[in-house]
Amino acid sequence: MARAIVLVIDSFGIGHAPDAADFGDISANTFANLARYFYQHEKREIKLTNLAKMGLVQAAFEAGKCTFPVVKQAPEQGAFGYAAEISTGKDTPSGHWEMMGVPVLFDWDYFPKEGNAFPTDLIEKINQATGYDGILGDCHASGTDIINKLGQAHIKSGLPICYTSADSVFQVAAHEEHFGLDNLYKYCETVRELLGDMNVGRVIARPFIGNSPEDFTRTGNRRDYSVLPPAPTVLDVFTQAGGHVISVGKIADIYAHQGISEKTKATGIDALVDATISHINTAQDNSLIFTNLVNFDQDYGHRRDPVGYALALESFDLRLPEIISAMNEDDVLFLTADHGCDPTWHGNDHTREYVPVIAFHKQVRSVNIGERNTFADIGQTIAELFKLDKMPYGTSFLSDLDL
Ligand SMILES: O=P(O)(O)O[C@H]1O[C@H](CO)[C@@H](O)[C@H]1O
Ligand SMILES: [Mn+2]
Ligand SMILES: [Mn+2]
Repeated sequence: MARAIVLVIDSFGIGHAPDAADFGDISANTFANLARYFYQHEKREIKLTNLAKMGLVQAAFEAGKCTFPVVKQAPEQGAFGYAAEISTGKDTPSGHWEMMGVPVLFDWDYFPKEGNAFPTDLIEKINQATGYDGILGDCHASGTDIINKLGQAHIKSGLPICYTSADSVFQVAAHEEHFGLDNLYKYCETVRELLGDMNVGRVIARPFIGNSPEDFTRTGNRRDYSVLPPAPTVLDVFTQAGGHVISVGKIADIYAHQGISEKTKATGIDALVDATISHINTAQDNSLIFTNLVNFDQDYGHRRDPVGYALALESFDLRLPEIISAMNEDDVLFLTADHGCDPTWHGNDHTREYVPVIAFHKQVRSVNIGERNTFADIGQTIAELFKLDKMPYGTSFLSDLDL
């Protein structure tokens, strides 16, 4: 029985989605715009030979209805296409849950952009339960900007920095040593409970270290407290049928630990790829190895760093042959993303985009699977691959894979 490997290049959008106007994201295109910026500033085309051989560049040209500077390489092997999202939001849980068969069709609760972000009565309850006198922040912010701005006041006052974004999130930044990591996790767990009926997707612990804005650094000890997906995902169906799901990186957190058999955390793209390869080397048959490469989003997309994003893509591309050579003959590799985060876009939030849908195994030919109406096509394909019951959303493209 085959194994599947799913790699999520977090935030790697490839062209504005059909409903991008509803999000103010017309013309956002993470891949095309970072490639153009890279060409202008670095005076060379971005080189993604292995991804291009799988059809990723061709899929991006079609999704974005444009070409852009990238070293030419025709598709050689792999199914390639692009998918739109039917979930209401362009956040990480929505994108991930939808790709595993459960789109988010309800509206999340979001915190306002003007004035204080968090309701006074909520903060009072949090203060009472945690024993702190108040919070710092209480606004929309970039996570790195706000620790630079308030990090020293936080160290002095001992009060946590609470902030949000265009996503449905309550984020808490605190110093790993002064505030303490366990204390931060406990604080976030309390906030999660006190949010009660509010439909807030995630409470996120954002620990950092350092002494001044010059050296404040966020650590790999981020932790996400997600609400449960609204219905069983293909991960739940698969594990209940005896399958083994291995989470690499923040996958387990994103699915609120539902349908996960085993988890490995790692910090940085190379370490996440290393952990993925080591699981490919050892995972039993009937396993799904599921990796989220958060750094593309967290370190480059939100930080609006197109050159950093491009260089990280190039170095990830160079690791694909290692991943492929670790795969067995009947293993299937899926490459996709959960939303866009165009590093050339205004602000610092995600962008509503098509995501790439690539499926590869050692005998597959090059096949264009075109535009997909929902990320759930991936989950439906996985359901069919593992002979599970059909999921309520998505169309399988397994028959295009010559398996
Ligand atoms: O600016 P940072 O803290 O990285 O926050 C980003 O990370 C959050 C969760 O992915 C998003 O909602 C976005 O605001
Ligand atoms: Mn994401
Ligand atoms: Mn993000």
